[in-house]
Amino acid sequence: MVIKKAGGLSDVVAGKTEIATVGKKGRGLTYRGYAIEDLAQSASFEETAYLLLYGKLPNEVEFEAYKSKMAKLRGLPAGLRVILEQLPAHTHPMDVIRTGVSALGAFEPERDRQEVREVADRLIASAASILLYWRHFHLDGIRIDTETENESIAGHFLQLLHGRKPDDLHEEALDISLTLYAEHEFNASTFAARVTASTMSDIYSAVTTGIGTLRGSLHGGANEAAMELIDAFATPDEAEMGVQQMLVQKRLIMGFGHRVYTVSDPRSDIMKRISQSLSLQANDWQLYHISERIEQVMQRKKKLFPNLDFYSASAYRLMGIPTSLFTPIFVIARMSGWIAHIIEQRDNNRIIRPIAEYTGPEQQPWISIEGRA
Ligand SMILES: CC(=O)SCCNC(=O)CCNC(=O)[C@H](O)C(C)(C)COP(=O)(O)OP(=O)(O)OC[C@H]1O[C@@H](n2cnc3c(N)ncnc32)[C@H](O)[C@@H]1OP(=O)(O)O
Ligand SMILES: O=C([O-])CC(=O)C(=O)O
Repeated sequence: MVIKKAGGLSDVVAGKTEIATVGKKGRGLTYRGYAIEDLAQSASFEETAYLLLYGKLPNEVEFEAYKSKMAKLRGLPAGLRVILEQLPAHTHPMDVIRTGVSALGAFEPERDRQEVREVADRLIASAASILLYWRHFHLDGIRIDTETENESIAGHFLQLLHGRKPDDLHEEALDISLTLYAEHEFNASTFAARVTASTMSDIYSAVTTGIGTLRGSLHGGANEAAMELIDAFATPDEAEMGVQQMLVQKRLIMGFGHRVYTVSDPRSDIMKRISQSLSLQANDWQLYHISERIEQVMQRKKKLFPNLDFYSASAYRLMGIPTSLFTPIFVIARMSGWIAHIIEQRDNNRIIRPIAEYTGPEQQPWISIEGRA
C-alpha cells in the first residue's frame, strides 16, 4: 500500500467540476468526457478550446466561424505594444505574458459577465502575439505585424517566432501539445484562478493569478527546468550517472512524478511519441536518447514516471523554440482550461475560503515596545 504524505490538500475534494477527470484509475484523462488520446489524435487545439469553453464539440459551421473569429483577434492595441516595448529586454517571457494579459485587461476590460467567452477567445488568440511582438522588438529591433494568415494558433505561434511558414510536422506537434496542456481539473494554477474568480473578481485578474501560479517549477515551470536538466548532459551515460547522483543528494528530477496520477501520465506517452517523430525528422537523437535514459533511471531507482513536461522539453527544442518560451506556451493552452473553470465557478459560486489549523502560541500578555527583547 502506498502511504501518501499529508499536507498540500492532497486527496482533498475541494469542489465539483464537469470539465475534466484526471487519473481515475491512476492514469487516464478526459475533457468533458472525451479521452485525451482521441482529442490528441483527432481534434485541433481550437476544437479542444471550443469544447472546454462552450461545453460541446463544434459542428462544421461553428468550427469554421470560430477559427476565423480567432484569427481576427490577433492584433494588439497600440498602447499594449508601447508597454511591451518598455519592458526590459532581459524580462522572462512569463513576466511578459503576465504583464501583457494584465495590460489587455486595462485596454479592453470585462464590462459585463456575459462577455466572458469573448474575453477568453481574445486572450487565447492574442497571447502568442503579445509574447512574440515583445521578443522581436527586443531581440531583432523590429515591430512585427502580429496578424498572420495561418489558421491555427500553433501555426501562428511558429510563424511569428521564426518569421516563415512553419514546417507541417512542427505545426501538428505544437497543436497536439496545446491540446495536451489545455486542461487538468483542480491543478494548482486552475484552483488559484477559481479562488480569484470566487471573490467575484474579473476574468483578467483570475487568469493573471493562474499565470503566476503556473510559473513555479513544481508546476508549469517544470518544462523549462526539465530542458535545463537534459541540457546538462552530453550523452545518455552521463545522464545516468548525473541523475543517480542527484537522487543520492535527494534532489528533484524535474518533469517526473505527479500528485494525482499514480501509474502514468497519459499525456507523456503521446508527447514522447511526438518527440520521437521530431527526432527522426531532424535525424538528431541526442536529446531523445538522453531523455529516455533519464526515464529508465527514474523508473528503476524511484518508480517514478515522466509527466507531460518532460518530453515536451525535447519536442519544443526540436521545433526551434527557445527554452524561455516553454512555460508561456503552457499558458496559451491552459488559458482555455482556466477560463472554463472560471465560468464554472461563476455559474455556481460561493467564495472559496477554507480554514486553517492554528499552531501558533497561546494568547500572550501584551509587551510594550520598551520591554521587548
Ligand atoms: C504539468 C505539471 O504541472 S506536472 C508537474 C510538474 N512538476 C515537476 O515535474 C516537478 C518535479 N515533481 C515534483 O516535484 C512532484 O512529483 C510533484 C510536485 C509533481 C508532486 O508533488 P507531491 O504530490 O507532493 O509528491 P511527493 O512529494 O509526495 O512525492 C513522493 C515522494 O517522491 C519523491 N519525488 C516526487 N517527485 C520527484 C521527482 N521529480 N524527483 C525526485 N523525487 C521525487 C518525493 O521527494 C517524495 O519522496 P519522500 O517521500 O522521500 O519525501
Ligand atoms: O494536475 C497537476 O497537478 C499538474 C498538471 O499535470 C497539470 O496542471 O497539467
